[in-house]
Amino acid sequence: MVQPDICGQNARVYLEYDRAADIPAKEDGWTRFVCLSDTHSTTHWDDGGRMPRGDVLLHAGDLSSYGTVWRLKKTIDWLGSLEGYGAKIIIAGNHDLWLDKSSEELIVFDEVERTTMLHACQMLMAKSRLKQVGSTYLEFEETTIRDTSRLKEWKIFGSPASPRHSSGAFQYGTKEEAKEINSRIPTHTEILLTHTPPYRTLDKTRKGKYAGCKNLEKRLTSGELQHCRLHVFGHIHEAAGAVIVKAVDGRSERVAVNAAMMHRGKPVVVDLENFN
Ligand SMILES: Nc1nc2c(ncn2[C@@H]2O[C@H](COP(=O)(O)O)[C@@H](O)[C@H]2O)c(=O)[nH]1
Ligand SMILES: [Mn+2]
Ligand SMILES: [Mn+2]
Repeated sequence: MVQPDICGQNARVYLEYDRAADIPAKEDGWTRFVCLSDTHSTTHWDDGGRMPRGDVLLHAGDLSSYGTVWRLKKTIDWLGSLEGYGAKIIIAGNHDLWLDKSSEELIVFDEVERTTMLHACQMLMAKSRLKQVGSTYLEFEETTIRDTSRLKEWKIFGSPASPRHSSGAFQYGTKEEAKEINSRIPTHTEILLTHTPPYRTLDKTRKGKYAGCKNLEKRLTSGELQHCRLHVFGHIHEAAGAVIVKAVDGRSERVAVNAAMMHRGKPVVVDLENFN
């Protein structure tokens, strides 16, 4: 059995393990989150049962590469096929073009193709269809889930947005846009799922640039999101990992996870003790 790589006041994080079975079972009164991101239409991650199971599977976007509907379908079908999770919560990222209905990039397609593809995407992501395979897609919205004991209810918010970097879906270019987008995160959020990292947390590119969102960082450190105990993101593949971030007053802390699979190759497992 492996030991947690990081321990917080009420959190345990598993990063380094060879086999899913090496991670000890979660304790009673805790919720296990299995975090992944940036799978980009690749679906081999669970071959041989390598992915740990848990109460909640969280996917922080870049579900597909190049955003075509068939590539998106590959990921949605794969996630749907995974068993052993009480809930699966997913968001989009900048690659998931056809999920961003208002993207200016869709204008290059002619009207018939655009309408056909948007309809196919709508069918693929229909809430009722996803519900049948235990998945919930969040696009600037929240949901609640319960751990397997059903005693604790977690409030989860998901945002696919990221700062503009070349072209892509759900990107914002100005400080004002960033502020408006991040203001949509409710103050009672306990689990936050965003595609972008916050500025200076697991967001350093291989060229040494901190590419995370400055406004998101400001919102998180302002104290307004003091109930947030887990923040899962991806996007900057090479910065994958996890850290514990303490509030300035030292009274609360959150686990920050960059769950980019393209870099780590396995999910980050986070156990949180249940309390309200
Ligand atoms: N300097 C920046 N590099 C960025 C930014 N966003 C992404 N990236 C780099 O691209 C890869 C892949 O990202 P993806 O969204 O195309 O999958 C990422 O790992 C970074 O190296 C950015 O805003 N600034
Ligand atoms: Mn990516
Ligand atoms: Mn991305």
